[in-house]
Amino acid sequence: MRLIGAIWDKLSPESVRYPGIYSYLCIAQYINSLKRTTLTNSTRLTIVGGGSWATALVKIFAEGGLQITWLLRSEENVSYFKQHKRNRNYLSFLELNRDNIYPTHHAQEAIDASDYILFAVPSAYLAATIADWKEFNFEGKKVIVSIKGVVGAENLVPSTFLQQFFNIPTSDVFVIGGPCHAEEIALDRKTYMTIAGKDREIVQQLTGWVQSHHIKAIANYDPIGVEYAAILKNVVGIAVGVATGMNYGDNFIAVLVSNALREVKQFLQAVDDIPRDLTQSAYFGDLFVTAYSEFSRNRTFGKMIGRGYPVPEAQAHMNMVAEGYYAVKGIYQIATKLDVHMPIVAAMYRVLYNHASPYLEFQLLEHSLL
Ligand SMILES: NC(=O)C1=CN([C@@H]2O[C@H](COP(=O)(O)OP(=O)(O)OC[C@H]3O[C@@H](n4cnc5c(N)ncnc54)[C@H](OP(=O)(O)O)[C@@H]3O)[C@@H](O)[C@H]2O)C=CC1
Ligand SMILES: O=C(CO)COP(=O)(O)O
Repeated sequence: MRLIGAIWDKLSPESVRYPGIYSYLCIAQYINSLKRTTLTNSTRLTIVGGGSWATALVKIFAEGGLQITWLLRSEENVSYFKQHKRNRNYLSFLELNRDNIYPTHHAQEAIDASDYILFAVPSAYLAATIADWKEFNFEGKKVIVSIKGVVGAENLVPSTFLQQFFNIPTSDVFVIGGPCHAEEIALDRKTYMTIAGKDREIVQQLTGWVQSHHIKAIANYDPIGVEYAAILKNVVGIAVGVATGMNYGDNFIAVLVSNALREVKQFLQAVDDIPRDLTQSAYFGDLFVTAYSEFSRNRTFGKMIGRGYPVPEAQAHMNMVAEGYYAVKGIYQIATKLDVHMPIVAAMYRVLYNHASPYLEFQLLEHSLL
């Protein structure tokens, strides 16, 4: 079965010329996927968030066979989903399977429904979303976080913020990372996700839940590194967007990105100096997708800034969140405190928060990039 899995990974349906072999592989791969994980009807997961990423995660975990309770913000969104099997506002072309997805807008009900609670709301709204949840019983629950921003005046990574808020052990918190655009997941495009945590057994279990013909999940035991890398890459995405908006070409952008990789490396060493392979897709892979993809919100936002839009106008034009805008302030403050030299982050901070001219900031960067 392992061999079949390996062959399957190398194939796409279009590439298979022999229908007989293809059908055999389909059946074998199906059996294989059943063997990977023992899911029972009682395997329940609550997903908190109604944006594009939460919608993609609902798809992934529902396809994995879990019973999903989906916490949406309003009764209207719940009724719309019940009627149309779609999220009214995000990825609305995607039809989801109603059989194992239960939508609700009642937070207490959603939290009581599962032992695994996955958060996928923008970092700026996380504290407000859970403000009234102090009394909810999180004892024994596993919290999974897929939020690429920092939270609050203390600039906490979302996993630390939630762990402290619910007073649960660090080993019960897990992070989903990797280069994963929700739009591509909705289109069933091949995607590698990373699930990181300190409890290796649960990490393995979670990765088993999301394997499918188009999703591969990688286990990782460096949740803080994965989380910070995911936050930093949004700032880099904005910088690439700004440069693109100002008509810098591919040659310069390659220099910008390679210098950004150095900044990420130095930052991660300063916050948590453990051995990690940054070439894994959860670290630099995530950075590349945001730096180069047309789907990237952060890059799109940056491009508008480079074209001369004032920050509030660029924000108003985005109908989705660009986390890097909020993250750059927190990352800049942490870097200053830890004395990490991050010229690209500092330039983006000045452009987005101090009205600095992108043109002048990039003139200065041109002198410092290597
Ligand atoms: N999109 C992607 O491909 C990926 C995103 N992520 C991360 O997932 C997180 C969520 O992003 P994403 O789903 O893309 O965001 P979207 O921009 O798609 O959706 C924004 C969400 O925020 C909600 N919202 C808006 N205003 C408020 C408010 N005042 N209070 C509470 N909630 C509000 C919206 O609810 P409503 O519609 O009801 O207003 C909506 O659910 C981010 O941290 C992002 O970095 C991670 C990996 C991939
Ligand atoms: O985190 C993301 C992809 O991994 C989404 O952010 P961008 O849309 O800016 O790329």
